[in-house]
Amino acid sequence: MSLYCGIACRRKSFWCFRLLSTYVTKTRYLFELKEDDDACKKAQQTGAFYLFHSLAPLLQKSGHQYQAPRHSLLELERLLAKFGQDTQRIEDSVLIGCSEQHEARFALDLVLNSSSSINASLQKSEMETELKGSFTKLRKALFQLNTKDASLLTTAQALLRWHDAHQFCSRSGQPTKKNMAGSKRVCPSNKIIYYPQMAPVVITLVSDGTRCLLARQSSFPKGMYSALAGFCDIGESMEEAVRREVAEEVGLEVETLQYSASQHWPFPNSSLMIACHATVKPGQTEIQVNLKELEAAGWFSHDEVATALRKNNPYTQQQNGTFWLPPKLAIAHQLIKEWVEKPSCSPLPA
Ligand SMILES: NC(=O)c1ccc[n+]([C@@H]2O[C@H](COP(=O)([O-])OP(=O)(O)OC[C@H]3O[C@@H](n4cnc5c(N)ncnc54)[C@H](O)[C@@H]3O)[C@@H](O)[C@H]2O)c1
Ligand SMILES: [Mg+2]
Repeated sequence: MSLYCGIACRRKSFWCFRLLSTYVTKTRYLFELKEDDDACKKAQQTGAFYLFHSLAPLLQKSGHQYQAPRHSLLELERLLAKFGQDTQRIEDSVLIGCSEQHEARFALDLVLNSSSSINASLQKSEMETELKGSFTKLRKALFQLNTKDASLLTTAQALLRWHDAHQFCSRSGQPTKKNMAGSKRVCPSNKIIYYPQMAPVVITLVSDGTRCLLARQSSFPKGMYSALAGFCDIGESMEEAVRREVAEEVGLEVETLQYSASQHWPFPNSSLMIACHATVKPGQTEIQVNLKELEAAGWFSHDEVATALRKNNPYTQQQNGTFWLPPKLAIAHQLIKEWVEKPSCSPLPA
């Protein structure tokens, strides 16, 4: 779908009108809202708000699925009045996206940053009754949300958490001020701008040509195995981080690697997961598990992994004692699925 936007661009001394796609006009609109506080405030009037309580999103359950309800500005003003909060609190909301019709989406945490002296634990159940839903831990609900809601809510949680943790300037110690969209905070005394951050993490599925290497940390749910993951050190390229993490965690040397995809991951803080396939030399496959990092690691055959993928239901497999894999929404799952479907892809030398 595309629209004539009436945006004229000047190219080599003559004007031409470009046909802008829906995606481009939406992206330009979001850019404007991040840059212009007045435009963002105006967008709140026709926008929709997702609500959180101490970083847990408001959800409604229908069968095995969760849905995230949205509220108009008018409804939100009524709710805030009912909860004894100032409507000024709406300025604490963060912009998290917009629909194709340019209806902006915002998220507001009803408790974080709240200056009103409310008793949060007392209010929570009252709020839930009024809102006909429950504030549910995102980790618990993530895999039972549709992809769009999951993406909006993980962005919202990450942004709300970042604002909560960056209330003060690390140079002057003064309170920082959020812009209307929540895309940055500024220190009024020295004008330092703080932007929300993500930590880059590499996640690598290592193969020896016929088998793939899966590992588990003691903090994983019982029986779950995944690809190797690790935070990038400062100054490292993605390739260097993959080689170091594989050497550190299982004592193997990566021979080739191939980028696959990336994903924003909100737990426990915001990470940008960069997913790759890697190979080791066929003769050099003896694993030496670093027990400070991992509980166990091992080579798994194509058949074993394909079977686990087919029956990947964490709830039944946890009980049966068989190993199981991360759920579909996790990029680790996508990597493992790619390898099962095409185990002999030919990566580049690392
Ligand atoms: N989406 C997915 O499919 C998926 C799969 C596996 C792991 N993950 C995520 O990847 C992340 C990294 O994996 P890991 O725990 O194996 O990493 P890791 O192997 O680097 O080990 C974690 C340790 O690294 C250190 N560290 C260095 N920089 C850090 C930083 N910026 N933040 C926190 N700790 C830092 C800490 O000492 C920490 O204990 C985890 O947060 C996990 O949630 C996501
Ligand atoms: Mg790790």
